[in-house]
Amino acid sequence: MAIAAWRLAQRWCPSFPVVQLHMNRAAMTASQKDFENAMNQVKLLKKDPGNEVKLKLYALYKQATEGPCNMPKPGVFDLINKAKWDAWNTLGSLPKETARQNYVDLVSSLSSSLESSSQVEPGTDRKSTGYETLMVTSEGGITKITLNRPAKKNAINVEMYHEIMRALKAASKDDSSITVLTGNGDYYSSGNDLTNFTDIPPGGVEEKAKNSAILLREFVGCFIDFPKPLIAVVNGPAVGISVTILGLFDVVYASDRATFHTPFSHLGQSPEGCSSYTFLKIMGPAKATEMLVFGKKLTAGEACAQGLVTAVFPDSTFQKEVWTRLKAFAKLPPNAMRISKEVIRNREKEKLHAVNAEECSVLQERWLSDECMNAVVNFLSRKSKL
Ligand SMILES: CCCCC/C=C/CC(=O)SCCNC(=O)CCNC(=O)[C@H](O)C(C)(C)COP(=O)(O)OP(=O)(O)OC[C@H]1O[C@@H](n2cnc3c(N)ncnc32)[C@H](O)[C@@H]1OP(=O)(O)O
Repeated sequence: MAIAAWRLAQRWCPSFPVVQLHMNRAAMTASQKDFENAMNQVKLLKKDPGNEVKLKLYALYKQATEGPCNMPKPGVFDLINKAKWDAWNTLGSLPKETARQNYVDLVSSLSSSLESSSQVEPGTDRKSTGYETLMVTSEGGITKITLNRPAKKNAINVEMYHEIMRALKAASKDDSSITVLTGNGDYYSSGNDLTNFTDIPPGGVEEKAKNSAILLREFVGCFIDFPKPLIAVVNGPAVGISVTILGLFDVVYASDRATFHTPFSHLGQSPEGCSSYTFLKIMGPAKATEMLVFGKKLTAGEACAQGLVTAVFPDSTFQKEVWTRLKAFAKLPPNAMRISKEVIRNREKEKLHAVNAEECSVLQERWLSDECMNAVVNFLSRKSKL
């Protein structure tokens, strides 16, 4: 029955391309040759990347070649060596291979960002091109990632999942202090694009569910591991996964037009984005159950009262008020903010990754259920909306 429903769904959207099998980036590591090439590339950079980036490069180089920092800490007045030591020591027990990969990624993002910045007029946003579903800009210490499928209410299709991960990885290494996620148009996001379920690979629905679980796990993992302050600017209604991952943000600002809706039971699905853990901590089990099990839609005011949202602003002044705050935050010392976030969040990371893995594995089964298939088919055949 479930398979029949999948096939039915596929018939409504036959033009959607077959999903590219997702390659897990974590499985890829840079070779020694890539590493050496990257070291040479650094020497050829036309512009000084700034002290913060140079410290990161230094730390990754030391970690990749010598392993964890075990040098004695320089004295407080030995400023330069202390900054270098701090940068290296921050990497903790990061494996040499990962440090090598991160070094190569950083150099590659640096080469492209410094090249593109030279083409941008002074005073304008530095816009990253190469995104189909997002707008990404970096200016004044703020990297802003805007979900940009307004005609589809910013539903997150497979391409957007990949692009958000790419944008977050780039933002984690660029010279911005804070990162903002927001939506273009009247919605923040309508959550998972339900047509994602219609591209069935040759291995059938089981393979589709497995690939989706891998993608979801990696996607949520990027939010768990994001090292800089991450702020959601929720400009309008938010649904599904765009709501659940808010529990992994550091600050959430909402327009009073925003609503927060996680209709998982209606869709035959179960919670993701670590919400089965974060929402319970944020609002307690009863309120979390109302949202995650019974699909109660919260107004922005209710979400704020329950701690999911940090502050709510009238829609008419939302952008002005929020961006005034964000610009002030972006002027604070970036290293202090990053380290404070680490202190606040790091002890939860392992737990969050475990929760993420468990939620994805439960969802993998749910996606094969009749309840889920029927809900997707009903939406695609326009029999139901939220
Ligand atoms: C890799 C897989 C990971 C999976 C992770 C799992 C996550 C779980 C979730 O996120 S569950 C939430 C899923 N989302 C929904 O169920 C929302 C479905 N959408 C709606 O109910 C409505 O569209 C609406 C209430 C969001 C907005 O209604 P409205 O009447 O204002 O607008 P339209 O319905 O006309 O929408 C405009 C066009 O946008 C398309 N669209 C909107 N949301 C989605 C979506 N989530 N998936 C796919 N398409 C969506 C809608 O179909 C319209 O397109 P059209 O103009 O071509 O008809």
